[in-house]
Amino acid sequence: MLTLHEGRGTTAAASIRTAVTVPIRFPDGYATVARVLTFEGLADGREHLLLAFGDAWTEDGAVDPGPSPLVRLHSECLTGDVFGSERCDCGPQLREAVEALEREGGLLLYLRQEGRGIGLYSKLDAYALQDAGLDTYEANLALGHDADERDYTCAAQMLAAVGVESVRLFTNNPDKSGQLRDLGIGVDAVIPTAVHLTPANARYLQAKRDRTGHHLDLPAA
Ligand SMILES: Nc1nc2c(ncn2[C@@H]2O[C@H](COP(=O)(O)OP(=O)(O)OP(=O)(O)O)[C@@H](O)[C@H]2O)c(=O)[nH]1
Ligand SMILES: [Zn+2]
Repeated sequence: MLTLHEGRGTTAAASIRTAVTVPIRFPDGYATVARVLTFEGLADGREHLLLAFGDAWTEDGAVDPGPSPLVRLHSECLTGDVFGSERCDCGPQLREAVEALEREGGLLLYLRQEGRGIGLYSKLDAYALQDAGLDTYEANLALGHDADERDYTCAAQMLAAVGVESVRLFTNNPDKSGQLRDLGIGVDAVIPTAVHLTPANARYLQAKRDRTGHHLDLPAA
């Protein structure tokens, strides 16, 4: 069993609380089915979810993703994931990730870290500051938050709970792979998501590329 590194968070193991099968259909008609797990003992006590797709789970419902599965750590974004907001790229990334995970057999960790960990209301306060000219990170700081308050200790606990010790990570965000490695989860490959550019999220994506080193191949401004 993986021993989580000291430092960022708990070394305590989390355990699976429930596992249920959920058929899924996106607004564009893409349909699939997921095995959805909840946990006991997560470091922050929040209701994070693990969804297994494709051959990452078996007929009898066991989640058995095999060595180095494709994994997406997706931070909750109500505006993007649910309402299709074009101010960010979360909604299309979620849709893209589910299709890739279904194809390859992999795990989506849906992390209750709305607003890069600052919460929904504060994210919308940050949007208002961005409308006044601040970038997505400056706005967090102006509100008295860190630029990014996310800690992925719970993600490492969830992966360990299903026996995963190393992953291929579907992300453009170098902090995600860095934190997982610090927590003792191997990252064998980083697979970038597509660039989901809209007129409303161009500044946001540029800020992620320029300030936090996101792997985003954007057209010249
Ligand atoms: N505070 C704040 N949070 C934002 C803003 N735009 C998006 N978010 C949040 O940022 C997070 C985006 O998470 P992810 O989809 O994992 O994006 P990411 O951290 O860029 O990493 P990858 O998508 O894996 O490349 C969600 O929690 C969103 O709610 C913003 O302008 N301000
Ligand atoms: Zn978003």
